[in-house]
Amino acid sequence: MKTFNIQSPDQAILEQLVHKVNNKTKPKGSLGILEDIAIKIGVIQQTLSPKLSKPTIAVFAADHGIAEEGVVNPNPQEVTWQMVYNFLSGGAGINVFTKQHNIALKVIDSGVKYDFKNLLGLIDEKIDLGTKNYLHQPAMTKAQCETCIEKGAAIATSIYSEGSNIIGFGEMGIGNTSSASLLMSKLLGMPIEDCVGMGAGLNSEGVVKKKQVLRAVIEKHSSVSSTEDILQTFGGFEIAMIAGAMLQAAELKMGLLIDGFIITSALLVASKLNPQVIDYCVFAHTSGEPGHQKLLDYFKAKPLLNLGLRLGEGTGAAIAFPLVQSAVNLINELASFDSASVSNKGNE
Ligand SMILES: O=C(O)c1ccc[n+]([C@@H]2O[C@H](COP(=O)([O-])O)[C@@H](O)[C@H]2O)c1
Ligand SMILES: Cc1cc2nc[nH]c2cc1C
Repeated sequence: MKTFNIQSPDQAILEQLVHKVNNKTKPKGSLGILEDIAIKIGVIQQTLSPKLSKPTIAVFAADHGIAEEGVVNPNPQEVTWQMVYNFLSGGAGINVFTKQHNIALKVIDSGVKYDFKNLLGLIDEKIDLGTKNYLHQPAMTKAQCETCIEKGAAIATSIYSEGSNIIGFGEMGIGNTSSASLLMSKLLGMPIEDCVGMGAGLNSEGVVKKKQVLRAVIEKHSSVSSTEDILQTFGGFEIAMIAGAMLQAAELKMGLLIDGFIITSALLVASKLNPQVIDYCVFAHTSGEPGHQKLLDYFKAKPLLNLGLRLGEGTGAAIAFPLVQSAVNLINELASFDSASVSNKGNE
């Protein structure tokens, strides 16, 4: 599998960044998490005056063999391709928020079960017409999994080469909360039942059935143990591509905006392959999907927002982006005691 050379940012600049933020004309710490984000982006970019350029959200779409069971997902598989059309015609949730905040949007077909026939605006990286059903066999072959990582990396490189230094990740795939739950359970050693939730709208009876099916999946593949094999067995094409894109974006020293449950499961995979990726992440929000809080706890993450969102598509990342911009603006534009005619006695 492709390996990545992610460097942990040099922490030598941290002290100066903290001093710069503490010396602003405000009580120390009074801008809360925004201060942490300003410092984090400064460390990532190795500058006291960070800038966000060409913010971009990449939405990866794919289908999942498990959806054919008709048990784990409350919506039919066709919604995946229908939503891809919706993304391209500008009508989906992610379109509303990227438009509002002036964020570029890329839509990638990682493996949707539909022939889009060279649809204008769609980035065609289709691996196959959906994964296999992991109730019966691994979701993908080793070669497919490796190709996903490479294609994801190439997408991140192309976004970077268009001048972006901040990338958000989104996904669309009916059934993909099941993949996310399985990846989380296997990679964190947690019982599958603790990782499963309502997804895109199962009722409580449906959640019980989803847990039973996913328990059977875990038992069928009980001997699978390496991160690569876990991704190949339980992953989705979009999740694997996102993991590759995250690793490449971190290698390129971009800031990574982390969305909800499925995106964080892709980050879990990426971080097991290369833990340094975490140094480049800003967590956008806490999803309403219960497993997300546990994943965030594992990363010791304090996301910017908790709005009960559970849409996916990168919507949480898009909504949080202006706050990241505010963090960057505060470090650049807020007056400091050095320049203002105010005493800084209280801040010493
Ligand atoms: O981002 C989240 O936290 C999130 C939580 C629940 C559902 N989703 C979205 O809903 C779809 C998956 O739900 P499901 O029930 O079909 O597994 C997929 O397209 C995701 O974008 C997204
Ligand atoms: C309509 C719909 C839109 C979505 N966007 C992301 N996941 C989704 C799932 C459904 C069902």
